[in-house]
Amino acid sequence: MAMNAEILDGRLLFAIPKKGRLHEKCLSLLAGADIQFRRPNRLDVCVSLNHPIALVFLPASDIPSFVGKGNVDLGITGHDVILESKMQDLVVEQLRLGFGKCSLQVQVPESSSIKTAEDLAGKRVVTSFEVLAGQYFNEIDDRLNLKEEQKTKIEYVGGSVEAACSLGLADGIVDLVESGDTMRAAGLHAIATVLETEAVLIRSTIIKHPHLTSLIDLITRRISGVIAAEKYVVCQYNISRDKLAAAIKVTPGRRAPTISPLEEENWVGVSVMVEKKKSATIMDDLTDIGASDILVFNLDNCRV
Ligand SMILES: Nc1ncnc2c1ncn2[C@@H]1O[C@H](COP(=O)(O)OP(=O)(O)OP(=O)(O)O)[C@@H](O)[C@H]1O
Ligand SMILES: O=P(O)(O)OC[C@H]1O[C@H](OP(=O)(O)OP(=O)(O)O)[C@H](O)[C@@H]1O
Repeated sequence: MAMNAEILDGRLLFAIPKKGRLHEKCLSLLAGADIQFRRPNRLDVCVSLNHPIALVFLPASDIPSFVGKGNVDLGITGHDVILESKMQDLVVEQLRLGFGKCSLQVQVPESSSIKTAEDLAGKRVVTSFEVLAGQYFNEIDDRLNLKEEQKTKIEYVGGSVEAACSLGLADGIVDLVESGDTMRAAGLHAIATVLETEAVLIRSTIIKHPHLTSLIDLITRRISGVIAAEKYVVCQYNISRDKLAAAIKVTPGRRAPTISPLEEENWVGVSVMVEKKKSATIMDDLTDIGASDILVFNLDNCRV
């Protein structure tokens, strides 16, 4: 069924990467924020069932310009993509999302005599990030006083950047690195970092529909709650009062721990938020201090 343009009237348009590394995580954020939708026949525009929102599924690389020009109101994409499309002055980064984390790095063959970005300056660099790589090497070329014909030659490719050196097309590349598996498999190693990036929630600086501002704030708060719920767990334990000060040092909480007296004299129950990635170490430390009945709970959602 085709979508009528009128169905979108008055709705907040929210751009989501239609495929690639950020897609799945964005869908789970929408679910966590209770933005319900049905996407029939892989349509790229669909309306939310429970909010005045329409979701627009776009390539991650197009989202900054759609948001920057005010064609959509809100979007999720990579910080790197915003800079690469030169849209940083036309979008507001509302929230860092904590996924899609990787680095844009200068890489050369492990066997190469090139050891620094300065060594690579003036040679051939292949990348999908021609703007960011261009700015990075321009600055080095200028610093080294390279003449026009000596300057670094940046060439764009759309993908499989890591193959460029072994094909003899480049002396180095600029590409994203997360685990480093792609880089190592291609016999490359990193010699410099251009940028650290992660997924971000962005909104347009062009407010076409002022009535949507409060909805943008609501979505931002909900998504921020989903992210915090993934980052934190609740830790609950019992401890005798004489050991409480030591235990609180280990679990100070975001603001302060909740401490409740137990029926047993001199004992208290403590409830506190801790970072999920630190929870095992914190449980070890609490056991050493003398805490008992240490429980850890996942959070479904939160507002903190
Ligand atoms: N290995 C990775 N780890 C974490 N985040 C990544 C990784 N690769 C890319 N990203 C992030 O996801 C964004 C989109 O990259 P992705 O490769 O999914 O692009 P895409 O638009 O789907 O293009 P295509 O699938 O056509 O290559 C990147 O700009 C970056 O912010
Ligand atoms: O350090 P790693 O964990 O190996 O990740 C890095 C790789 O991930 C991205 O590509 P992706 O796999 O998304 O495919 P693409 O080359 O089609 O963009 C990026 O372009 C690297 O090739």
